[in-house]
Amino acid sequence: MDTQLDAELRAKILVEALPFIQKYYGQTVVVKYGGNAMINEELKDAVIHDLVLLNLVGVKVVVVHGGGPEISDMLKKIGKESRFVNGLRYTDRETMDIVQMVLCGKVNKDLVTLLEKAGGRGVGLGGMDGGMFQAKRLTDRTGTDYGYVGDIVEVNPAPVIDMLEKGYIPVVSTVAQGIDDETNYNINADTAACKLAVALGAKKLILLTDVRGLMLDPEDESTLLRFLKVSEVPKLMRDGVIKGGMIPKVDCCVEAVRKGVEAANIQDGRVKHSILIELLSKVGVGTMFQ
Ligand SMILES: Nc1ncnc2c1ncn2[C@@H]1O[C@H](COP(=O)(O)OP(=O)(O)O)[C@@H](O)[C@H]1O
Ligand SMILES: CC(=O)N[C@@H](CCC(=O)OP(=O)(O)O)C(=O)O
Repeated sequence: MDTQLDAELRAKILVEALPFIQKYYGQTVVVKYGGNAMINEELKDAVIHDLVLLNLVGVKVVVVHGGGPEISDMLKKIGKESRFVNGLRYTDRETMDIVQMVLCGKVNKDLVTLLEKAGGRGVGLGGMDGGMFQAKRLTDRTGTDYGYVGDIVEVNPAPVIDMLEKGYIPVVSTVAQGIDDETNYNINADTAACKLAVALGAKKLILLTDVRGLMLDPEDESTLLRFLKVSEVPKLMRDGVIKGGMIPKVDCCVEAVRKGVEAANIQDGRVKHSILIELLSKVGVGTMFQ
């Protein structure tokens, strides 16, 4: 890591940042950290340091993590291919066990360790802890079977609030307690981040991904949409601009804003310190929904 560059960037941000620190001081910011944005170790280090810095200046930071690629790797090791239905992992019982092991056991604890090593105070929570996420089996109008994929019916943010009040950075895995079955359920991390942001009354939701944001043409970065009113989204959906993995992300941002989160961002986790740049500078990155 180029520590000199990092130090200069941090110093510059801190000089410009005062009004932004005041804006977010004591406020909750939920960051969804997706598996694809975790792959590069240097970028991961930058994300971790951004989270610690925000916590130090008094922002209540909550991390909701994914880990889709790690789950797929582990399934491959036991000879199982991953299958996705409408962007969601088809989750049979054996897959559910692997999802829980990888998300709650591996990815969550690795992130907590990194936060601690960077001088922060991280604490890992599974969505089942303290009944944080309660879910029933997901069903949709078409009757599609997703296996043990859950539909969150209730969020209890109390365990997260308790940890925030004690100064910790809560790191949340997206496994939910089942209300209608003996099993836990697998929840898409974007969806879980949105529900938690709403329940916490967060000021901002940031979805870190591996594209620059929402683009009119996904092949052309110059067509990035910087700001979008949620009322403009239905037309973009109808016109087919928003496709594939972007659909659940945009839906999450729209739901979060409609339910009281001041702004939601889809932004590039490949841009070093993109969280700090978005929150604490005039520049901003990605697509902001308001
Ligand atoms: N209008 C669009 N702008 C940007 N990306 C888009 C758009 N429509 C579809 N996409 C696709 O959505 C993908 C992001 O979703 P996904 O791969 O599920 O992200 P993650 O793994 O971070 O959850 C992009 O890689 C891109 O291929
Ligand atoms: C139901 C469902 O699809 N769950 C996801 C949970 C992890 C996730 O969302 O991870 P990313 O954000 O890294 O994609 C999965 O099993 O892959």
